Amino acid sequence: MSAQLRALAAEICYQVIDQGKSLSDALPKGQQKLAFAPDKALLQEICFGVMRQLPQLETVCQQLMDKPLIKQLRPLQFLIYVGIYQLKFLRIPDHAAISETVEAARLLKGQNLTKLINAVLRNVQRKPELFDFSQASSAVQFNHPGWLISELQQAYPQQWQAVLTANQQKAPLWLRVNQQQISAADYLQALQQAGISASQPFAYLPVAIKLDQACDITTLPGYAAGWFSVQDAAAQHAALFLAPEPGEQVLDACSAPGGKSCHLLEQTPGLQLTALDRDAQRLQRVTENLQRLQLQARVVAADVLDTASWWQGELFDRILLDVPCSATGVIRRHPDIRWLRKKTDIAPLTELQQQILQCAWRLLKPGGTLLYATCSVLPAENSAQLTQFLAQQNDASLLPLPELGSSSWQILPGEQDMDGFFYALLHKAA
Ligand SMILES: C[S@@+](CC[C@H](N)C(=O)[O-])C[C@H]1O[C@@H](n2cnc3c(N)ncnc32)[C@H](O)[C@@H]1O
Repeated sequence: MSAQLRALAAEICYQVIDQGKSLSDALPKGQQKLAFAPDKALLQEICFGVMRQLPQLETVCQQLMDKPLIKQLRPLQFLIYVGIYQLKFLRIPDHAAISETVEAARLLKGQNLTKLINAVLRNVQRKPELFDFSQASSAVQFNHPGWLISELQQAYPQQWQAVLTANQQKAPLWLRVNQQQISAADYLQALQQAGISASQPFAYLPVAIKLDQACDITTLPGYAAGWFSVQDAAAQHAALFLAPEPGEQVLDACSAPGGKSCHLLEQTPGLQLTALDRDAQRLQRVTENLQRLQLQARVVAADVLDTASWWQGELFDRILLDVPCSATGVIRRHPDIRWLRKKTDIAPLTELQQQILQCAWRLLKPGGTLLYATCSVLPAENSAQLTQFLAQQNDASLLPLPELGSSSWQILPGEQDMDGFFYALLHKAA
């Protein structure tokens, strides 16, 4: 079983790094092959860990192997990373980590490589100096791609190291209490009674609860009854900032999987919400979330830019634009993003974001407000988008963000234990 777990971890890491699959897709498929919850958790821990330490694992291997394994042997190269990761970062006895990894090589048709793998792992065990990266490039020291480090250095000369360090941390589990079902105070009490310690760190986000320890959310009180959702505190600011009134027509133009749509409906019953997304499969999650939380919205599968296909001609009072982005603010939750995202992705993304912003603006009532949001830390997707938009749109102006007062907010990962996010609230002249 343990050898199978290591073989699965190697295959998943190979699929992500060499084949460009997302860990959110590949990992659950691997976990389904394991029967027990602790094994599923260990598989996640190993895959997340390899993503977080990849350049250092590669550097160690370069010192111990003549050349990396290639072509059909690539999964076995990842198996070696899996083995090294366990030896260095997990509390698994060395002999078990080594023997199970060597055994996993057989499962991956690497019978001929068991000696090599054994030798590499024993060297790692014997030579702690292999993990001295003080003379290595910053890509290796910080375990991020060089292009992203350069972008962060330019954008945040004082904070780039803190951002990279925060990206290596495990993210806390934040819940959003469904105030239509239960009050946050009662839910905190229910958690306490279940022996789960949690807190409410933000006075102005009364439904945001942070758990002291991660856990299987399906075991928390009221999961099936829709008492709560999992949502980072940064994302929970969207409903606070957009602040719609009951009866208003609201568009969530990029809504899937529905976290912010559901929050808006929980916060303001009687909202006329259109939850749109161009990805019909992801949109299914919006429908499921609405059902579980007992909320209602008009759910539409369409490209927001193709207004002829979905817009009924009525202007919206408020619009939420949680646009597709690089997701560079949520690397601590999705450690594979740093490897999947390429520098060349950014320009097409910013072009799409600007198009969505321009298009949605035409659907907004005069006097209405639009909240622009990303989970990116790159200025090109955030402040620079607004500068470009405001320069062209003379009926647009920035509004102070409720509770904060500033005209936009770049949250950096780890700040008050939140994900990296960006918000700006735009007003359309009446
Ligand atoms: C950041 S995610 C939205 C997350 C969502 N707001 C939530 O809180 O759960 C961005 C979404 O934009 C959608 N999207 C991208 N381009 C789009 C377009 N042209 N029209 C509509 N949706 C689009 C993607 O399918 C993706 O689901």
